[in-house]
Order: sequence, then structure tokens, then C-alpha cells
Amino acid sequence: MIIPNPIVSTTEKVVQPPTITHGPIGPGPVIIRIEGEKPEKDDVGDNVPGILPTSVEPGRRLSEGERLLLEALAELRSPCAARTGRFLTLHKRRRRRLSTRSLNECPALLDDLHHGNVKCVLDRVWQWPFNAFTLDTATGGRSLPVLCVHLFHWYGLMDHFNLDVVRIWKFFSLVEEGYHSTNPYHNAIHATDVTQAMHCFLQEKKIREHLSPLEILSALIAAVTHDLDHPGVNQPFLIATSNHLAALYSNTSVLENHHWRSAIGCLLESHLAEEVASVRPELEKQIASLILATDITRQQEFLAQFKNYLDGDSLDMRRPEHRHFILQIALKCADISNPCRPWEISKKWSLKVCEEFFRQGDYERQLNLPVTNLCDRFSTSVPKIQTGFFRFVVEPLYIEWNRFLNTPLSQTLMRHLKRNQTKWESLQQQEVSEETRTEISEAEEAGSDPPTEPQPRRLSLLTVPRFTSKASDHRRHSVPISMTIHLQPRRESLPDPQRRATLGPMLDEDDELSLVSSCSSVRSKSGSYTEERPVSSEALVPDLSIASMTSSGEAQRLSSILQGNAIPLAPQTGRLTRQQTFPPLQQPTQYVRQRYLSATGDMRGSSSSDSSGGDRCGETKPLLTKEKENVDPTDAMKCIRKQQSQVLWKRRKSEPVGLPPYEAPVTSTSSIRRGSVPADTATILIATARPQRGDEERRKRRASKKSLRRRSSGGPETFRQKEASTRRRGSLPIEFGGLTSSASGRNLKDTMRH
Ligand SMILES: Nc1ncnc2c1ncn2[C@@H]1O[C@@H]2COP(=O)(O)O[C@H]2[C@H]1O
Ligand SMILES: [Zn+2]
Repeated sequence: MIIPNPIVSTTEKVVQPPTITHGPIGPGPVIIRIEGEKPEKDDVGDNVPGILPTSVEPGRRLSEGERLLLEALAELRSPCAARTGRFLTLHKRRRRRLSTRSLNECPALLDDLHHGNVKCVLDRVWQWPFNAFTLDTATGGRSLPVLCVHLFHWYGLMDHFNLDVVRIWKFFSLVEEGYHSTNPYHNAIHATDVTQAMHCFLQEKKIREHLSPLEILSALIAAVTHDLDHPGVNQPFLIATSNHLAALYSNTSVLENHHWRSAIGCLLESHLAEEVASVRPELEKQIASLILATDITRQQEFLAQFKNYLDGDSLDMRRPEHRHFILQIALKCADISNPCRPWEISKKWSLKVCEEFFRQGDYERQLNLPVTNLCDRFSTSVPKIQTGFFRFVVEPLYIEWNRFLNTPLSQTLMRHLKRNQTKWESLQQQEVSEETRTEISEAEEAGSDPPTEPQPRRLSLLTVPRFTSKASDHRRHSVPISMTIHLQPRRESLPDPQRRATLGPMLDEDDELSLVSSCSSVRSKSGSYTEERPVSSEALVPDLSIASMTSSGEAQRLSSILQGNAIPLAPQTGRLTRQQTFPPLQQPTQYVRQRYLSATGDMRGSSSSDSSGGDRCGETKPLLTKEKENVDPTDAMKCIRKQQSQVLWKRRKSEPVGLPPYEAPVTSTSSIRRGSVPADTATILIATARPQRGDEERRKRRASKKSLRRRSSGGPETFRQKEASTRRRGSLPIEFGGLTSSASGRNLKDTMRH
């Protein structure tokens, strides 16, 4: 079978403004790229799908005027914007192009592949032990379109709806592109996995024999787009960071609303919508409703209804609304089906999803937001998350699903689920016993009884800050100084050797991610703590950034277009430019470079100031006020810190304790005092600092009852914690609550709220 090349379109020639690219150095000769044309041999590098480079009028050099004009056009529609502009929370997509990407230019090769490994995988696509990672490898990272096109043929949807295969390819390529390949979990492979699970469920007799082609079409499209353009953080994070999507969807099913609307956007952009014009309203309605059902916070609602139907034996699959309900449940089950895969596959998903949680925790920490329990790599672990998720989320749903289907497939799912659950429980148990052992030995070492005060779990795995000599010099009390989070550009970490040894039998050496959450601190011989460089996992190189659409105005506009209330934007102007919204865990310089890829004038203005390394706080003000939801987090954080420093400085003057001279702004390597520090600092510390187990001073304090009593009777931390929590309003991060008393804090809060 010849797989159509999704890129070289012979049937359509989209009229788009040309984009231009320069040679490697300086403006140089200009190559014009025109959509739909075949590339020159040597110019097939980093193509935007649908835009292939070619030299028009070979040999002719452009005049200066033409060059400037084309440059201006390119600014409007740069390759980056073209690649990322159609979605709302886009970011850099593929960091490196897989070498097999060049297969796009060579369908015959792809065909060979298809008849090889890919065919092998696709031949078994109806079976439950499906490994989406294998398909992804076999297809050179194109599992999503390969699987979907295969399924569309298999179900006869191409013939039934008379679909153009090129448009179908284009549609799935757009969808694939809309997934963030740098998300460990919410990426195109997850979409492939869920679609395959959905395919298995659609094969179940109880379901299959009643479904109409339109329902199959909706179910497959919903499955593959259900997490489209997922930013890798959850809804509470979007709300807490005042993301424009949260405002757009009134804090309700924010991501799911965004996913289905992005799906419709792909239908439109690929022109598939035109091909299904006769059924389009119903198709869109079903896609929206199916995707909205995947909101995990609505689980109880669906589960209760499902139980109701099953208890009353009242499901009638001849009724469209009942079929639709079952498709909703099927998609929900498919979405959380990874715990029901064979252990090796399931475990891989578990590690990936947890890594994504932990990254969110890192963002929260960096922003001084309260770290979500589930996302705190220092206080929870993969086995703990998994046992909870399996028990409280997956099992209840799958029990009912099995009750409904009651087939070999559903029994297989339950079997895998139970087996995997037992494995995670046993891993968790080992973890607990190991921690208990560690605590006892530590207590013995400190010459005291085991601590009676409640200790955060897994304290021994806390990241201990690197104390700069300067900070240590200034330290006056026995209170641990903390807590600057040294966030390196994110990498995956491996479990520490000790823990790996404990969990050894359950783990493979090639596990890409840490089974435990993190063990990034090690103690050197000298007794000081150093950070262990986490081990990189190439396949899971994290986001450099997460980005968002230019403005909520554009989001609103897209929204109204999708609802059919507005004239769609012309292709040239309909592309939304990208801007970062969330903090990148990387060096600011790298971030600046990416941040200012946007063609927005204001942003360009800031770019130069950024690179000059001047006082960016003042310069980011227009950003904070003008482009509210797209605040550069690096700038925002610097502003926050600067303003904090101003507050601290003011307070310090009246502070009874002689504090070391404060050096503003606080940088990532400076430390924040704890204990006797001024009120606002303490509040910040609560959000960022965690007690450091193993810290010599803390051991001493633990051994000293007097010291313990002093702490528990309302020491600064206790007091501030109380104060911080009472001050906190709504979804406002703790840190901002702590700043309410100061004018600068108020200003900052106002600014951030927009
Ligand atoms: N193995 C897992 N462990 C913990 N959470 C999971 C796991 N699999 C899925 N989830 C969560 O369940 C959610 C289902 O919807 P999403 O795919 O949007 O995001 C998913 C994750 O947040
Ligand atoms: Zn999902």
C-alpha cells in the first residue's frame, strides 16, 4: 500500500503568503517557500508541513526592496509561527527532527517501512497488548497519523464519507503537530494509545453492532484529539497562573474545552470539515461532548450515571443517546487505560505521567505557588501516586466497564489492572519500610528517639540547596537557610542507587524515569550537600517553555469562529502567534531567545533589553499590563523577587535582628533566610522551603526538646503559615497573599491578576 505523502499535495495548491528563509549567515540570498510545491533537493531541512521550499525563478536574486518586503511577510508568518500558530498553548514542538522524517519526502520508503515493522504492529492493532511506543519507533515518530489513517481505511470511513486521503493525512498531521512532543505524557503517543484503546472498545460486540459510521468517525476523532495542545499542566495551575484559557472557559473544563475546539480548528484547517459538510454539525457536537466527558473531575458524575443504567439494566444501545453515553464512557476508559496494559507498558506510562506531574510541581515551586501534593517530587513517589490512582480512579470505573462488557477483553483489562496494582502496592510497601528503616537509623544516629512530630514523607529525598559560602557566612542561627530552588534545565532523574537496589527486582535497568520521585541531593564527604546531576533521558527532553496564544482577544475570536458567530480569519491572519506563558526551567538566556520568536512589536522591543541584561523589571511592565496573560515568567519572577526584596529591605530597617546586608535582586543562587527573617520572607519561605532532613542543625533541634517546643509553640514558621493561609484569597498563590500588606505587593498582585 502506498502511503500518501501528507506534505506534497497534488490536488490542492493553497494560496498562502510565501515565507522566506535566509541562509545560515545574515540575510543573504532569499529562498521563497511556497506551499504545495516540491522541495529542492538540498532544501528539505526543517520544513513546515504543508510548506515546502523551492527556489522560484532560479538564479534571480531579489532586489533590496523585494527582500525587505518578503522579510516583512516572513515576520508575519515565520516558519515557527506557521508551525505553532494554530493552537493556543503552543511551544517549541520537536526539538530535533527524527532522521526518518525525511521519509515524508519519499513515500516509497515509508511504504517499505509500512510493510515491515509498521505493518507488524498494525496487524495486531486490534489486540489489547498494544505498545504505542513501539509503533512510534517503527513509524519514526509518526504513530498518530499512521494509526489513524490505517483505522480510517479499516473502518471504511474513507469510502463512506468519500474522504480525500490527502486531506485526511493533513488533518492527522495537524493533530500530531498539535500535541506537545516535549510533554512526557500528554503527547501524540498518548493520543495514539488512547485511540487504539478506543478501537479495541469499538470492536466489542455490544458496541460495534449498533454504531453508525458517524459515531465511529466521531469516536475516533475524539479519541485522537482528546488532549490536543495539552500544555502539560493541569487546570488548577492554569487558574492559579491566571492563564487566558481559564478565563476564556470560566475555569470550567478548561483544558477539555480547549482540546475539542482545537480539534475543530484542525478539521477546518485541513479542509476536512468541507468534506463532511453534510454531517458536520452533528460530528462537531459529538466530538465536543465526547472530549468534555474526559474531564477527570467529572468522573463521579459519569460513574454514578453508569451505575444507574447498569443497576436498572436500562441501557438500550438502539437509542442514540445511550450509545453516545457508552462512547463517552469508552473514551474515559481509554483515556485511563494505561494501568490496564501489560506491566512493562503500563509502568512506562506511569513513569511518564508522574514525571509530567513533577514538572508541574517544579513550575509551581519556581513561581512560589503552593506545590500540589501530587506534583511534589520531594514528598511523594510514583508508587504512591499509582496506588492511589489505580484504587480511587481506575478501578471503580473499570469495575463498571467490566460489568457492562463482560467479555474476554474486559476481563483481560481487569486482570492486568489487578496485577499492576499489586506491583505498585508492593513497591510502595518497600518504600515505606525503607523509609522507616532510614528514620530509625537517623534517629539513633542523632542519639534520640525517633521523632514524634509528624514528618513529611520522604524527607530524606528532599533537594537540599547548595549553600553558597556567602550565605553560610551570613548565617546567624541554627535555622537552616534556604531555600533557593536550583532548578536545572529539566532532565529526567534516575532513582538513587540505594533505592534502586531496594526496588531492584521490580525495575528494569533501562527505565527512563525515576521510579521514586527524585533523589537529586547527595551528601559529599565534607558533609555539605551537593546536587546530583540528574541523568538525561533523550526521549523525554522536557519543554523549554510552554507558550500561549498572543491574547485572550484572539482566543475569544477563535472561540466565536468555532461557534460560527464570526467570520473566520483569513488564512494569512488567522494564525496565532505564540508566546510563552509559563516558566521555563532553563537558563534565562535560552528562554529569551525563544520568547522573542514572536513577531509582536512590543515583544521585539523587550527582546533587545533582555539581551542587554539591563533592569528588566521596569521594561517588563508593559508586558505585564499590556499582554497580561502572556507575561514572561522569567521577567515576572524577577519583578516579584525585586519587589519582595524592596519589601524586605524596608522591613529590615526595623527588624530587631541584625540581618546581613541584602543583595537585591535575589538570584537563583542566593539564599533566603528562614526563622528570624521578616514576615514577608517567612511567608515566601513557606511556599518554597521545606525542612531539610539530614541538615545538621535540624538534627540538633530535633534532639532538643526545648527547641522543639519553641518551634511548635508558634515560632515564626508556624505563625506565618497560619497568617499566610488566612490571608490567601481565592486562587491567589500564597506568596501573593503574603504581600498584601505592602503597596508593592498590592501592585504586583493587581498586575499579575490581569
Ligand atoms: N497512570 C496514571 N497515574 C496517575 N494519573 C494518571 C495515570 N494515567 C492517567 N492519569 C491521569 O488521568 C488523566 C486522564 O485525563 P488526561 O489524559 O487529560 O490526564 C490524565 C492524568 O492526569
Ligand atoms: Zn488523555
